[in-house]
Amino acid sequence: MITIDPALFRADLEAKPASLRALADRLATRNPWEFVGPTRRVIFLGMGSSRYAAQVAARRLRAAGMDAAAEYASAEGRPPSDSLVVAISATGKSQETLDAISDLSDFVALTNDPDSPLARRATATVEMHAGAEEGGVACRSFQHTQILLDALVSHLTGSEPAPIRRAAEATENLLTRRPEWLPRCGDLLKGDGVFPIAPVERLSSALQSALMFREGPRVPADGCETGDWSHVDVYLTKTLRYRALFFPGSRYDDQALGWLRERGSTVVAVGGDVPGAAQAIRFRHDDDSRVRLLTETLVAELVAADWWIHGTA
Ligand SMILES: O=P(O)(O)OC[C@H]1O[C@](O)(CO)[C@@H](O)[C@@H]1O
Repeated sequence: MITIDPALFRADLEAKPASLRALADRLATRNPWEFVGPTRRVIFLGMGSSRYAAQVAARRLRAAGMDAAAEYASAEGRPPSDSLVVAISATGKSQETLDAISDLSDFVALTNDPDSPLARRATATVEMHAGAEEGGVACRSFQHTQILLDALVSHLTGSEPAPIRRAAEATENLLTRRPEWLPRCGDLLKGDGVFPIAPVERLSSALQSALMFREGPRVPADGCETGDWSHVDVYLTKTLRYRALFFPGSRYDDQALGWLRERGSTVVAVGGDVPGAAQAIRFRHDDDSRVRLLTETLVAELVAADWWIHGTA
């Protein structure tokens, strides 16, 4: 049984910059994926935030011409036999992920616990090196999963590695400047639910942000892709005190913002200024979308920690 604790969760968040720098040092000297040879197809398996991170990585592999998918570990069926299967689980204990690999003879585990049941059954293990998350919420491990999957994408496609040190600086900048932005952001997001919105290339930011509000303070929240928003979430703006946590960068930003303005919804923008936002939370290096991807969920995580500790009243 995992215990979750809001003060320890906040301490886990405060440890992000040091944890990122230690990971950057490690990856500078060793490629954790060097054992992976050329492959035609990559299948990621996972649940929750592990799958959110995988979705983005699979998309990047497809954009580079590879066959890749991020599958719910709970899905029926098994990956085609000529696939590199990467089962992702921070704890290495999610039942659905263990079930998904139960009859696979060959798979790689990406996990924060090298002694976990998942790692014990794997052909090879890549460690997240996120340290113990004492608060019981996957936060640093989510960030490290993104980075390690980026390292796999670089290994397979030759793409630029993740800007880890810049993400550490951006994270530190948001943490130290909390008094400037956090109280106002917390006030603005109080309504009938928090709805993070992000471009498909950074969809994990919306989904993980929403998860933080559900898992911590147990506030209704759901993440949405910016273009899709006008087809699925716009409807809620009529009936709810809708609070949008907006991650700019989609070519459909204006379309969504137009509706939000018309319906009088409250918008908090992260990492960029957008027209009509009640607040724009900027951070160091936020002109780089890959730094944003690795950093921007911290806004939701810190608000969620604050509400969880102090309540939302
Ligand atoms: O990566 P894991 O350990 O399999 O966890 C999957 C999901 O389960 C949770 O721990 C909650 O049950 C989430 O925080 C996480 O996203």
